[in-house]
Parts: sequence; structure tokens; C-alpha cells
Amino acid sequence: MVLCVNNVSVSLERSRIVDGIDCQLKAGELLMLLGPNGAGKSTLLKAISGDLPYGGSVTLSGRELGQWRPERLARQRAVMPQRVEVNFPLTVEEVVQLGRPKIASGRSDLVVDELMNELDIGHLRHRLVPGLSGGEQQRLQLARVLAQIIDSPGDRLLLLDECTSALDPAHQQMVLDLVRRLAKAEGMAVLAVVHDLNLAAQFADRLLVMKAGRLVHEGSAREVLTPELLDTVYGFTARVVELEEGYPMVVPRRRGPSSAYTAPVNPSCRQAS
Ligand SMILES: Nc1ncnc2c1ncn2[C@@H]1O[C@H](COP(=O)(O)OP(=O)(O)OP(=O)(O)O)[C@@H](O)[C@H]1O
Repeated sequence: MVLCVNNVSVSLERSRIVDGIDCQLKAGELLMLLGPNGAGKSTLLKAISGDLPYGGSVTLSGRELGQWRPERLARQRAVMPQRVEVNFPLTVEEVVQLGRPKIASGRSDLVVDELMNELDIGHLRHRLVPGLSGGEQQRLQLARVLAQIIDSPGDRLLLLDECTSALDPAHQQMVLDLVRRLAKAEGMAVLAVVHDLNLAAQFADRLLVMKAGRLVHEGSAREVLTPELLDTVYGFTARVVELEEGYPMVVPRRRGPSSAYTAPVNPSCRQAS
């Protein structure tokens, strides 16, 4: 096992935010963590990253997190937090390079070039980061994080907190295709927090669902994404239809007035015929 999380709990300001979580992740597996706002997903990820004190045990390749030397840990596990603010005037290329501390700045690094191209930020390499759009910044942060572990030997753990939340649909697909390829072809173990249930259904091997600090469900997309569970966990009213390929697709039900609303037509907006 790459990651073993055993009875992990986190308390912040005397509140129990994460409560007795158990999960395991093996090489090549892509696990997605779902749950409503405030369920404790980011807090759990921070504990697994070693960024927050926790009760219980978290092992990476069989060794407790606290026993890893920081520089070794940084080569085996990379973390993309939910929010990263870069307000200093570095270029896109320099920020990706931050993930490669062993490579002297200014030296050409194929990994940096490849990652920038894979994530469609190669054309932005000389741009300063504060001027980038939200989606460009998010792809940049993923490139920096991947640069840290992509060519490390041994087990590698990638922890992603809502890494597609700012992306348009084509870039969501690009990023999740890449992450899935890194798992399946390169053997990375990936744990990703997501809110988009349909992306989770398409890309994850297994889903975990948290609510109020606890793990409440675990299984395949077909087992987890049911109307009953979505209602219980999120208070979300949805239909679940099965696509030809066997994946479930979640469609929100419209609530409230059922009569169709017909917008008044503004004559100046009529299409020229
Ligand atoms: N330092 C803190 N002190 C007290 N409570 C905190 C602290 N940090 C987070 N919390 C609370 O812990 C709960 C879980 O937060 P967390 O960010 O883990 O949720 P989440 O599941 O990732 O939510 P979201 O989907 O909105 O990102 C929230 O109610 C949050 O307000």
C-alpha cells in the first residue's frame, strides 16, 4: 500500500473536524473524495499531507509521516491545496521550476517543458503569474506540484484538492486525463477531492464520501452515486441515469415552479434572417 490512513482524527479550536477516518490507497489507484461543503475533506487532506497535527496513523510506503525526512517526503508525495495565492512577480516557467529544487534555475529541464505543454501553459511561460486567469493559475499550480514527484523513483502519492474547480470543460478533461494516465501508466497513487459528481463517475476508480467529519460511504460510482445517497448526504435532489458505457450520470432536478418561463423577446436581439 502506498497510503494507509488509520483512525485519523483532527480537532481544530476544540471542534472535532475529522473523525476516525480509515482508508487505503495502492499504486496506480485514483480515489476521489466527495462530500458537502464543510464536511472535512480539505482538513483530512491536510492531515494526510502532514500539514496538520492528527490523531491516529498515516503511513506512506509503510512509514509514519512524521518519520520521513522532509526532503525525501517532498520527492514522494506532492500536494495541490485548494487555494494558492502567488502575488510575487515570478514567471510561469519559474513557478513550475519551484517544483524542481535539485535542478539549478536557468538550466533547461525537459520535465518542466513537458508539463507546461501537457497542461497547456507552454505559451504562457514568460508571463508573470499575478496576471494569469484563474484557470491558467490552477493549471500552473498542478504543473508545479507534478514537477515535484513525476520522475521520482519508488512510491508516489499525489494529493489534489479541487484541482479542476476553475477549469473550463475541455481543460477539466485534459487535467483528469493526465492525472488518470499518471496513475495507470506511471503507477502514482492519487487522492483527489472533487465536487463534480459526473467527473468523479468518469475518472475515479473508487469514491469516498465524507459528511460531518466522517466517512459515510465508499465504493464504485454506481454504488455511491444513487438518488437516495445524494439526498441523504447533500440534500441534493437528482436523477441518476446510466450511460451506455455503464457510468452513472447525475442530473439535478429542477425544484420550484414547474410552468415554463418564456422570456420576452427583445426585438434588438433577434437574429438577422
Ligand atoms: N482552523 C479552523 N478552526 C476551526 N474550524 C475550522 C478551521 N479550519 C476549518 N474549519 C472548519 O472545519 C470544517 C471542515 O472544513 P474543510 O475545509 O475541511 O471542509 P471541506 O469539506 O473541504 O469543505 P469545502 O467543500 O467547502 O471545501 C468547516 O466547517 C470549517 O469551517
